[in-house]
Amino acid sequence: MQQNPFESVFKIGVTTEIGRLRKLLVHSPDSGLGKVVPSKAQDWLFEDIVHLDTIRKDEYDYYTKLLMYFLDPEKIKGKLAEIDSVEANRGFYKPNHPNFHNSENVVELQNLLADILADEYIRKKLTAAVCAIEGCTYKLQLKLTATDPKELAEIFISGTMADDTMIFAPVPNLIFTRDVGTTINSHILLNKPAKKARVRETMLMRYIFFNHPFFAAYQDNVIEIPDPTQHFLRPGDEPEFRTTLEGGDVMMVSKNHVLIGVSERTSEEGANEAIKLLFENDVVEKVTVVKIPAKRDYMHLDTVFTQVKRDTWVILHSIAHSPAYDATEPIHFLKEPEKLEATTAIQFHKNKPGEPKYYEHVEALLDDISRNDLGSTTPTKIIYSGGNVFPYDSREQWTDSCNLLALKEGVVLGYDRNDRTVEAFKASNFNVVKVQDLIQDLESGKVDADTLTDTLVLMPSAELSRARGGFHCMSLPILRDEIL
Ligand SMILES: NC(=O)NCCC[C@H](N)C(=O)O
Repeated sequence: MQQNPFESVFKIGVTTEIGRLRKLLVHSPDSGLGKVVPSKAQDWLFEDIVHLDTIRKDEYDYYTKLLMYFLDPEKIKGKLAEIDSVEANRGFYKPNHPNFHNSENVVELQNLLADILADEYIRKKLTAAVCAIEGCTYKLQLKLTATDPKELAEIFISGTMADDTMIFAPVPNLIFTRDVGTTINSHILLNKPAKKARVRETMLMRYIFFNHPFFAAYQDNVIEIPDPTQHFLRPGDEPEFRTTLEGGDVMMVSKNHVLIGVSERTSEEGANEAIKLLFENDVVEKVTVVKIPAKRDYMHLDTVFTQVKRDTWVILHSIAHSPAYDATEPIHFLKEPEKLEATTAIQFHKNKPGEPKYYEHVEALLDDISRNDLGSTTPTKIIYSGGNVFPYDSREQWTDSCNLLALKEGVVLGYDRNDRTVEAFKASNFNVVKVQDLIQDLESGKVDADTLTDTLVLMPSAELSRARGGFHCMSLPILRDEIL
């Protein structure tokens, strides 16, 4: 039998949100993002159309650079001037270019897709599946099956042929790799999207996880969520009983503990199935469900809070503490409980079925995770979106002030536009640095990824934020160091 060349090097393991990041899946903005039209932007879950050149060169490329300095420095250090020269024409950042970085730590999904499409059997099956979803003609299906795998991978993602003809809609949200699945210890929980716009990307990911040699040793660890029978038997098109779950609602906070958000995208049934599967497969012992108001502003759990350090979190205040209604006011009794926009946290333990634990508020849950799961001995610090000042709190949450990605404990990436949140970070003794400056310092050796501490890195965001997700959403961690 042929030896799998990746088996020895490709390890999966995530036990926290903050351990040093070693390997992740990403997807850099493809031409499909430049095909979003105003009339479809909302259906395709973008708030606006984006300028492709800017989002790539002036925004996402900085993310790629920074990830490389932290996760694969040999590919970038000492070579930055050449990589970014005019002659290089951004080849380092273009998945189909011969000079693409091809990092096995900063892993580009499009290339994994191209790898599996090189197998004729998989190419036929996946092409048939994509064509069935997209309603392509049989002749087009035959043409696609005969297309070069690298080109085909790009077509499946962008919806556009090499001659720029659009054959079906793009999947512009694939840049938000977080949502397609979550690494939980050495398992991967696949998503089950709530929105039609995210169906094709889920299928592409399913094929990758089950067929790419990188994941060969972990195929038995891929968990998929089925629909319950009640769903098929329901009358009409009611979404009731649908199991939906998106990766942005799943957070691996400590070795034995996962958070699942019930939200606009993840249904109670989805959380229910996920909990049962996680317990049955011995993946974790505790799952805490955080129910947040189901609305576009909040979308996923990671849009309302993320972890920064073992003892530090950034959160929207109204989620941390449900809005306090004065019980002497009649309105308190007139509104349905869900309209009060209350947030609840309910913890399920594998060995205590039927005995969930209720938290007074989300901040109490975060404090419990910091102190009891992660062994923090210092008081838990909460940084509030917009410094907890109205209207900056909600304005900045909308542009992902709470959606930060930790490269290591205390070193997080966020958008440069959330001024009041940045001030709140400074007040909590974090250094704040622009990514452009940090990259210069990493290249010159003035700063080192291993020694950097307590830093919020500001990333350019004018175009990216129109797609409605931050760097937590733009990352699917596959391997993190355990925190001591
Ligand atoms: N985890 C996240 O919050 N991901 C952001 C997803 C944004 C995308 N435009 C969506 O609406 O699905």
